[in-house]
Amino acid sequence: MGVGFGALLPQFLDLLFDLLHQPFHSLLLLSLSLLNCVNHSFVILLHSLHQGREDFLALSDLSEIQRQVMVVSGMALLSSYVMWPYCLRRCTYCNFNKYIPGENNDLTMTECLQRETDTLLQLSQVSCITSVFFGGGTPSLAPASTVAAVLQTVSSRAHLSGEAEVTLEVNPTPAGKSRLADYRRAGVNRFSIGVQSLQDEDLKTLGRDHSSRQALQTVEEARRLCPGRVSLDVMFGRPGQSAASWERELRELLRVCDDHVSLYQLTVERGTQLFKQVQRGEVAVPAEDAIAEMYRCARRTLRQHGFLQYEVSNFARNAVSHHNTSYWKGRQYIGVGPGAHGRFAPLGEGGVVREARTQTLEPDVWMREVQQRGHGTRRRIQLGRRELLEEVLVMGMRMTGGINHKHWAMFSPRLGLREAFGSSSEVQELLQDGRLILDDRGLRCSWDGLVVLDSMLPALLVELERQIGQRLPRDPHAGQTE
Ligand SMILES: C[S@@+](CC[C@H](N)C(=O)[O-])C[C@H]1O[C@@H](n2cnc3c(N)ncnc32)[C@H](O)[C@@H]1O
Ligand SMILES: C[S@@+](CC[C@H](N)C(=O)[O-])C[C@H]1O[C@@H](n2cnc3c(N)ncnc32)[C@H](O)[C@@H]1O
Ligand code: SF4
Repeated sequence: MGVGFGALLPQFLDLLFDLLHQPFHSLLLLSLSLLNCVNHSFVILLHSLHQGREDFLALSDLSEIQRQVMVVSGMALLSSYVMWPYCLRRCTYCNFNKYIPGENNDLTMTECLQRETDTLLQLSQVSCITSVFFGGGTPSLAPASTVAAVLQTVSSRAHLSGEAEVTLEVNPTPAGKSRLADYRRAGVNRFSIGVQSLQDEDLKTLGRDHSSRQALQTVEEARRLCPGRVSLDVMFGRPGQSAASWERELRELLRVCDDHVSLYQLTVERGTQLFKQVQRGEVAVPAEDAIAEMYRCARRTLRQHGFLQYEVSNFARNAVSHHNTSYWKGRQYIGVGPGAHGRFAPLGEGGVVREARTQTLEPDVWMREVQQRGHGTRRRIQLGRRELLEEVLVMGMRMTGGINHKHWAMFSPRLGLREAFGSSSEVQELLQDGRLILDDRGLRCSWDGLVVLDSMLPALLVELERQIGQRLPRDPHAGQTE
């Protein structure tokens, strides 16, 4: 395991102290865990208690309690992202890692996804998977048997409970729609549908290979198969879009959507066809203030219809995405497949330092590497204390609930939120003008502040770095790359 009892003792005592202030069920779980530890070493138990601590203290329902029993009985939690890197064509705006397939190599790709899942799960020493996300590229081009095979591998290496969220991204073409039932049978229980726009003209400009009618039919079928667990991706700030047409589109969207919507502001990415079109003046995207108005309009409208915004781009009626939330909360995840990224503390070498891992981008090269050495990890960066805290800050502030004190203390036991941010005059200014809130709950953006989060982050990051330098001892793990 590589984690010394001595190193964990202070955290354990700290945790016990916390537990005394928790409701009855936390204490019950602690008792359960101690009974359970006859099968597990005490060190594993402590390590898991530490790793799962935040979840442990935020129990809310029975399935969560079941999950927590896993944690406290020696099983740490982890999410798993699986990348299917192929698309039938390139959308004009997209700079994700995707490839037009040459020959059919579904079988080899499937074997390699299974093999890398196995390797990374083994390395992560984690035994309970809380979510699996099949993303892309276009994972709805993958055979359902691939999805079943990868889930089978996950289950053979770790505990994948019936409660785990298993999402698959779907391009809403007739082919995608026709496979939904097979994916459902393979174990998928949440669909994320790339609707992008409900305007056919815009879908054409964006290079999409489906109509809005096909998108609506796919949404309907997905809702039939996974009621309450269907999410729609829609982009705004599209070429030629006006605030008035966006408002009409939102009303239509609210008529057809399920309980989760992701609204992404279109980014004109370098190297895309859209970027060239905009540069050549063939296409114009709306002005910044028009886009800001579209975002405000969307937030207002969705709120009026019972959607709670829980992150910059995400809105839900009782259906937050567990997988994406685990990214924003700085939890561990493995990234499997070409270009996937992960964050976890691998087995050995001390076992407690989290790494940022990126897999090889190009599918053929990635497959060769997996066949030769079991994984296609191209880059490993040990996240030192500063890098880890920066990630926790940047990701956590995206959530409307922000970062609470307990959550921050899990990563930064010796430098609290108030010490880290309370003394900077720039941060004070943000607090005073109401864009930022630092109170007994923690640090978060106000309703208006969330719109300008990007402009506030530099001040927060500079202050964090300054306080770490001044108040904490030198970090032996600071940013080592391999
Ligand atoms: C990489 S795509 C994969 C999903 C699927 N292939 C699809 O296109 O529907 C994931 C989501 O990212 C969003 N996205 C992709 N490129 C974007 C861009 N340049 N700006 C904003 N959002 C983007 C889209 O909403 C898309 O649904
Ligand atoms: C945040 S996801 C979209 C989630 C979706 N709106 C939902 O609610 O389920 C946007 C894109 O990021 C990509 N992505 C997510 N996790 C990733 C990871 N660990 N490595 C590489 N790409 C990832 C996915 O392929 C996906 O297309
Ligand atoms: S947006 Fe989706 S379908 Fe379009 S190229 Fe990107 S990954 Fe492929």
